[in-house]
This record gives sequence, structure tokens and C-alpha cells, in this order.
Amino acid sequence: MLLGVIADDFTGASDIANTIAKGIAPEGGLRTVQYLGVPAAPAAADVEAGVISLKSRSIPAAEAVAQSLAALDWLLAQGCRQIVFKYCSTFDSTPEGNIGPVGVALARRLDVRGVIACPAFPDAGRSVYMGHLFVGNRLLNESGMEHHPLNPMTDPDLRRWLARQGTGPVGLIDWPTLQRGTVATRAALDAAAARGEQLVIADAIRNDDLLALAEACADARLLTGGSGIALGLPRNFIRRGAAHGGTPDVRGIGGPEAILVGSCSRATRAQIERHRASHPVFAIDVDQVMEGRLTAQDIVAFIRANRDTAPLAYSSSDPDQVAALQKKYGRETVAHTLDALFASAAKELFESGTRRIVVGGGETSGAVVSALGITSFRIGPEIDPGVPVLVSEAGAGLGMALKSGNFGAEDFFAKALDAISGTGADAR
Ligand SMILES: Nc1ncnc2c1ncn2[C@@H]1O[C@H](COP(=O)(O)OP(=O)(O)OP(=O)(O)O)[C@@H](O)[C@H]1O
Ligand SMILES: O=C(O)[C@@H](O)C(=O)CO
Repeated sequence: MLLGVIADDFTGASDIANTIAKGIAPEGGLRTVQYLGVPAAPAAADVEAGVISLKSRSIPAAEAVAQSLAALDWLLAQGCRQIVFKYCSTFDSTPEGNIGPVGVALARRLDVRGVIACPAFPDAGRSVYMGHLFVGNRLLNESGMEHHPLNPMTDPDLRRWLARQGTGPVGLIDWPTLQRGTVATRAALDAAAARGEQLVIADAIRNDDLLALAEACADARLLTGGSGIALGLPRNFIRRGAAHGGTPDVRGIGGPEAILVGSCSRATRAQIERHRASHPVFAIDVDQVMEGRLTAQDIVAFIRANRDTAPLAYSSSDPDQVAALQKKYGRETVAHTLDALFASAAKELFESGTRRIVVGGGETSGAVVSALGITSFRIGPEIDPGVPVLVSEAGAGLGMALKSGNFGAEDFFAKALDAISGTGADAR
């Protein structure tokens, strides 16, 4: 294994696994496997990139650090030359959150400084300029992310946000420096390291900027960022002759289907509305769940009753409703109750033969996949930017798509089911 990734949630992990497996033309990508948690056994010999999916985005920082260091140990034991810490392109974390502490802990363990921190993902509209994160043409804190149920992002200045997480001084590779080329960028990173800056926010507004950063960091032991930071990394290995390159290939999976959605993001809510126009949907009443009057059995019954018609069950609400529910029951309590609800519905569906499962939302995906007992996925075709088809490596055969809240076109959900069965327009 050449390249190892520690991802702080499951959808983010499949996002970066997709980037690495696909690579860029003409070289292509690396043979990539997404692991669910730190594997108990060594990787298969043919794996060139391993992506460990943690569920560490919204847990206490000390636990996130411990899990990330365990993942690092496993990846180093597989021979990884380069490590990426993958977090969300919208930098999801609170001031008590984990991006800073995990980044610093990994840097310390690897004994490196001047480590890139770049959440930019231009294909999904995320860019960083002068250390400030934009979503489309809005600053992060005016993009809808300020209403996120778990990680409300209220400041677009990433250096200031990281410093609030106790990282010490944070550096900046600004866009003008990046435009001066690889040598200037490397020198700026070295200077940041000499000043004792462990993490360095890097600007990037186009894919070319991410490729330039990857080139400047070809020998870096550690990078951190969104999936975009991995865009140019396979090419570094392929050009040096350490990997062969090419495109991923998995077989389609047929069988009964289910769509489960806990994401409350603007994009997801629009996708649900689009799906509703021509498919059965089930709006989960959160009050009824909290009072124990609606259970996983109700979701399972709805999915079974609507077999072959792409049934979708969702808890997603608009920001005002989410805020009211959180006030009434407590933020963590609602989230954990709903995550557990989706997890047990998915488990029952899988055990009774459902073979294609699409999930909306990172936390929701983490809960669902953990309950299914799957340990690894091969990466298949891309459905929409950042969301690939996933096919379980072992067992009865399960095809999934784990959609980050903000990702996907409006017709994502139906399209994902087709892509899993290999019948979608994008199927390879
Ligand atoms: N109606 C609701 N009210 C409050 N919380 C909700 C509601 N519906 C879902 N949730 C919780 O909100 C959280 C949504 O997070 P999740 O990570 O699944 O989606 P997301 O944040 O949109 O996606 P991503 O993390 O991929 O960007 C989950 O923990 C979920 O259980
Ligand atoms: O970067 C993103 O937005 C996603 O990969 C993600 O991590 C959200 O789950």
C-alpha cells in the first residue's frame, strides 16, 4: 500500500476513495479499498490505496485523536509512504472539534511540520481564497452551513477556526504564492515549518491549484484536506513508476432497494423533493420517533410495501424545524436516536434480502454501515462528483452509495440505484 487515508466520516471516505480510484487522465488512479473502521487484518496484496473510514467528525476530540492514531498505525504497518487526513470540504467541526487536534496529533506522530490543510473541492463549489472558505459564491458562514445540525459553521476564516481548536499558530499558503510555482510553494511550506506552524491553510480555487499543491507535496508524509487534496496524488506515484494506474472496475449488484436519508442539508432536501415527484417517500415524524411511537419496523414496512419503486424514507427537516426539535429533545439525543433508527431499519432490510442501499448524510451513513457489519468496499463508478458506487468485498453482495449531505444532482437518489445495478448512464 502506497497511499493511506484517514477519513473522519463514511461519506467523506467514499468521496476521497472515488478521487483516488479515478485519478486524472491520462494516468488514472490507484487500486483503492475503503475500509470501515481500522481493519483487524492486513490489506490484500493488490491494494495501492487504503481509505479508513472513521466516524470521528463529531465525537470528543480526544477520542477522535485516539482513533486516528490507531488508523495511522495500521496504514504505516501496510507500508504507506504518504498519509492524508480527510475531512469535510465544508470544514465541519465546532470550536471544540477535531480537525485541528487530529491534524496536529498526526503531524506530531509523523514528526512533520508545515502540513497542508486545504478543504477546497472546486468540482463541488468549495474554494479557499486568502484562507477563507467559499461554497459557491457565498462565504461558508452564509452558505447554509451555519445551520448544520451538528457542526454549525459560523466563521469562514479557517486559520481563526483552527486556532480556536487549540492548534497553535496556523500558516497560510495564499493563492499568489501558489501561482509562483512548485519551488515557491515548497519554500513557503518549509518557512512555515521553520516558524513552528504545524498546519498551513492552503488556498485553492481551481483543480489546477490542487494539482500544483499535490506536486509541491509529492514527498510530504502528511497532507490534510477535503477529497480534492488527493486529486494529484495518484499521479505522483504513477509517474514515479510505483503504481500502474488505470480505472476501477466492479460488477453491478441487483436486487431489492432502499433509500434512507437523515441529511438535512439544502441539497438533500431538494433531492428528496425531486424524488417525491415520481417515487414513494416516507416522511419520518421525529416527534413520534422520540416518543417511541414510530420505530424501525415502520420504515421497513414502508420499504417492503414499495419494492421495485425506489422507496425513500427520510427524517430531513428544514433548519427551523431542526432547531425546534433540537431545543425540545437536545441536539445529540435527536441525532443519536435518528441515526440508531436508520441503522436498525437498514440492518433488518439487509438481513431480509435488500441488496442496494443508498444513504443520505455522513453521520447517517456511518450509523447504517456500522450496523450492517460490512468491513470493506471496492470502489465503482462515480454517480455524481464525490459519490461512487460501493460494492462490498465479501459476503452476500451489497451495493451502496453513501451521499454526503451537500453532494449530488437533484435526481441523485434514483440515479444512484441504477448506477449500483450497473444500468445507469454512467455505468462503466
Ligand atoms: N429532523 C431532524 N432534526 C434534527 N436532527 C436530525 C433530523 N434529521 C436528521 N437529523 C440528524 O442530523 C444529522 C445529519 O447529519 P448527516 O451527517 O447524516 O447529514 P449531513 O450533515 O447533511 O451530511 P454530511 O455530514 O455528509 O455533510 C444526523 O445525525 C441525523 O440523525
Ligand atoms: O468534503 C465533503 O463535503 C464530503 O466529502 C464530506 O466529507 C461530507 O461528508
